[in-house]
Amino acid sequence: MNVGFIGIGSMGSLLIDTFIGSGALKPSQITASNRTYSKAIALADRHPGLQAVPSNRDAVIDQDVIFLCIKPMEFKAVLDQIRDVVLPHQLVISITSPVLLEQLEDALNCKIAKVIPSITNNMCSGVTLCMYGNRMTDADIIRLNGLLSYISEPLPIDEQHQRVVSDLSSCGPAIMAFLLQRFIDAAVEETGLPRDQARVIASEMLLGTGQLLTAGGMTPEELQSRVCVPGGITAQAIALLNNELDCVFNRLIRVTHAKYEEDLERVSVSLYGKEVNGP
Ligand SMILES: NC(=O)C1=CN([C@@H]2O[C@H](COP(=O)(O)OP(=O)(O)OC[C@H]3O[C@@H](n4cnc5c(N)ncnc54)[C@H](OP(=O)(O)O)[C@@H]3O)[C@@H](O)[C@H]2O)C=CC1
Ligand SMILES: O=C(O)[C@@H]1CCC=N1
Repeated sequence: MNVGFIGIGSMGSLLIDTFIGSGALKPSQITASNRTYSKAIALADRHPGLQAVPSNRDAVIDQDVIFLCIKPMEFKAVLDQIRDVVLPHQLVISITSPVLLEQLEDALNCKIAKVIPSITNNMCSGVTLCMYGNRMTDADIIRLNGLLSYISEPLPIDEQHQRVVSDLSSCGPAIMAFLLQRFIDAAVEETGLPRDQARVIASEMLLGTGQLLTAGGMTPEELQSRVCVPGGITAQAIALLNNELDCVFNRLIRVTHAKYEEDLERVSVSLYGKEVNGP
């Protein structure tokens, strides 16, 4: 399988590093282009055998699968550039939620999928959220899932739910890291505990908690009840959080969805000159 990447920023380069590191792909199977070409050259230096190409069209030609790792407002320009070199047997994969499967199928005469990754995939952990376009066959889906399985648990989802599941899977690591950072800051400020020590302890705690909630088979409710000794200390902390957080996560989901709706509208206007309905 030959795989092209258009865009090697945070997520494009993470996917390439992890596909290579996990043994899913050899560098010689990968061709990459990027707006700032020098970054593609630097990536090729890091992975001898990987081919850096100066144009997005060159990242499409002769590839079986092409990942578009660019931001929503960059799609119009890239789709216009690659439209006439894409062939029907090729699979183009977007990693961006506000560009719809239907819009991609409209723009390109090939197979289309959307795969929303997560920074956790860098550790060959977490899920990749998969949406398959109408032109994909069962064999295409099996092949794509096979590739993604090296770095994640591929999870088919309905495009209608892509925002909220992306919040959990892809925004979630930043949200959890933010909460952990605030927990660490408070421990340091309130007690003078050395920051490095607090960071190691808190990070190991988060890893173990994740393992209990996955391999350990515990639900979040069960985990809390095992830790909150009746009449004990943790219960005091949970009661405080319960009062103070109130509807904060509901508000968080409303905020991400409002931004998503705004992006959908901007993408639609950039592609068609007008807004069309979401999934
Ligand atoms: N970061 C994350 O955790 C996740 C991100 N995503 C999605 O992935 C997408 C990309 O995010 P991320 O990697 O973080 O963003 P970055 O800004 O880090 O990367 C975007 C890359 O696209 C390149 N680019 C822009 N325009 C073009 C063009 N016309 N041709 C070729 N390359 C171009 C940029 O090049 P240049 O070097 O010139 O800037 C840059 O390297 C976003 O839509 C995001 O929503 C999805 C899941 C998780
Ligand atoms: O912040 C963003 O827009 C992207 C979407 C998912 C994770 N990062």
